[in-house]
Amino acid sequence: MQFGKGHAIGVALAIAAIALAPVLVTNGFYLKVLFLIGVNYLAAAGLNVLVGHTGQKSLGHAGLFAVGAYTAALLTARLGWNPWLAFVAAGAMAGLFGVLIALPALRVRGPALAMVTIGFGIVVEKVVSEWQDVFGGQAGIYGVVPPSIGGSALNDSQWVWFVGALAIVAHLTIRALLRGKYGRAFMAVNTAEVAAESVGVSVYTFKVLAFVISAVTCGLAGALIAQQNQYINSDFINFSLSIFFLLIVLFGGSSVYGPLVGAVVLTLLDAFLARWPTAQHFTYGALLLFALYAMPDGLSGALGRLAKKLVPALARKPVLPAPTTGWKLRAAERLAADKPLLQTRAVYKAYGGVVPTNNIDMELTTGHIHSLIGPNGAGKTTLLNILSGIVPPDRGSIEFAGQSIVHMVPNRICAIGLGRTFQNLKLFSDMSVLDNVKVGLHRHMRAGFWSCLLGLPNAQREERAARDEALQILDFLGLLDKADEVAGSLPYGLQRRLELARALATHPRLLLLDEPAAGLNPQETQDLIGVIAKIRDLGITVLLIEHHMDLVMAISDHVIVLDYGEKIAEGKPGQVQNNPRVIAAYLGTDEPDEDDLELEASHG
Ligand SMILES: Nc1ncnc2c1ncn2[C@@H]1O[C@H](COP(=O)(O)OP(=O)(O)OP(=O)(O)O)[C@@H](O)[C@H]1O
Repeated sequence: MQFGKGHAIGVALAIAAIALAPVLVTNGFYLKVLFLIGVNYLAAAGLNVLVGHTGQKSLGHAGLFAVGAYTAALLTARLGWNPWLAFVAAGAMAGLFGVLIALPALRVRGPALAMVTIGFGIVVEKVVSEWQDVFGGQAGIYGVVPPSIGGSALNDSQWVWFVGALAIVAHLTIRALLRGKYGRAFMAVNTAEVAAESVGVSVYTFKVLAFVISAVTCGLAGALIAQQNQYINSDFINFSLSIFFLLIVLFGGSSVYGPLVGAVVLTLLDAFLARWPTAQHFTYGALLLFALYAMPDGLSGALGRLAKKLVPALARKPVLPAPTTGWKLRAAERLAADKPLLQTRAVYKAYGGVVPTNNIDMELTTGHIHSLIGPNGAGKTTLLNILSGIVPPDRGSIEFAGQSIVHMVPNRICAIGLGRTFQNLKLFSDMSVLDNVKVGLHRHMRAGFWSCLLGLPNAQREERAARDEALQILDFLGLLDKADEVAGSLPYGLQRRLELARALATHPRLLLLDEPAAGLNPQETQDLIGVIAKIRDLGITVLLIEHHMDLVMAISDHVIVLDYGEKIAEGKPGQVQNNPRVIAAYLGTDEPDEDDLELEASHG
């Protein structure tokens, strides 16, 4: 586990506070409030991974809290399980339900996802209140067994220590997870799902994982409540509890400290307002609106900005080390030149009456720069989307590096060496330039979930190696001095180059570039020619879509021309340029003249 100096001091202070609080505070009510802060923190810390980092808003986590609470209750009160074991089983059972709720959530997003999670919460609430034989309804389950030490059940002070220890463990592990490749992948899924897939991050896996993490911590929170009260009934499980958990996360902010700030403030407020339930609901609603409109990065974000203003040293960015060597592909990833790399046969895609890809046969050769040109709407981007797995073709075959990639998901296609950029930029714009490139390296990082969660040395070593390689790639593309900046704040031309850097980080054998010169000024376009040639010299095959004919003619070894979804010509740039069908397609006439072709094409 990696500790910065400031963080280590913070953790030490938190441990001291948790150790001392039950000694200094003896009043039962205050001890209960401390316990609840810990419980709410635990639930919110996991929910923050789902909501704050992966961008999946859930309004049904009271249901997962209930799964944990009732699992612990039934296992101890009815089946006589050891209470410690039942506590662990409660987390595991909630994790299983997390998978269950994640599956429909993979198909929907935004408000529809909120509806799915609300539905889940309501179903659980109904089950525990109506199925009285098992869950006891409003009468509830008595005799839930609390964990014990040396034969006696935990007392109020020990409960605070126990939940405090769990909170520290949750903080350290979730922080370790979010600071590495898992955290970047969650954020990538949050910002641009298609881009995340195209650089090798499985959106499916990371959404399910985020649901499971949030479910486990919410389930453990439920078990703590049931075991501490030694009782649970259906009144605990209601829609307000789901709102309360979500509010802690949104109000606290998505930083790792957000759930702590949110849990402390809102638990205290909850305890203070307990006497006025109507004021409670009104206050939560008002706070939720306030958090959404006035503090998009929550109270922790606002406090962080204030702290940086007051103590300028906190705002100073760390000095990144220089990359150790120049970047080049690993020898194993270089392919022999002039061999077939990608072949399509009769690839066909129709949208109703529009056929943007009409029986395309195409062959790309290793080490070459191929260009795909054609008038607007000819079907170039659709073909690129088919090759990269974003759009499934209706029929036809595609072989890449000896494997069929038809119906393969984009992250798998990326993993076997097909990288891409997008016509409309799809950067992870809130992340740093360096982190954008590191997301591209995701597939090449081998440390597993538990190594990252526990911050084991292999995960840390790999993280340092990834940083070094990302810096090498940025250096290769002249972006090294921007490594620390937020991607979305770069000038447009540099953002295009960053997307290229991120694609290179996936170690592609074939790189698909969709209009890389769009929006660039003449000097930037000229520089891009040099960059693409440098990429080819690394041994990477390129397929380029471009409207700038100067660029296409200057660097292509082979040009394919599409019109209305059909391949109308291919060959060396000079041959294609003089092909009458190509000239006619660009000008929409039968008697074009070549100067007109240049003009039309470069204005495309
Ligand atoms: N998802 C879709 N649904 C319906 N029609 C689509 C869809 N995607 C593409 N098309 C249609 O397919 C045709 C080809 O579009 P595509 O974007 O592939 O062309 P393009 O050659 O890349 O054009 P441009 O040079 O303007 O980017 C267009 O008529 C477009 O409207």
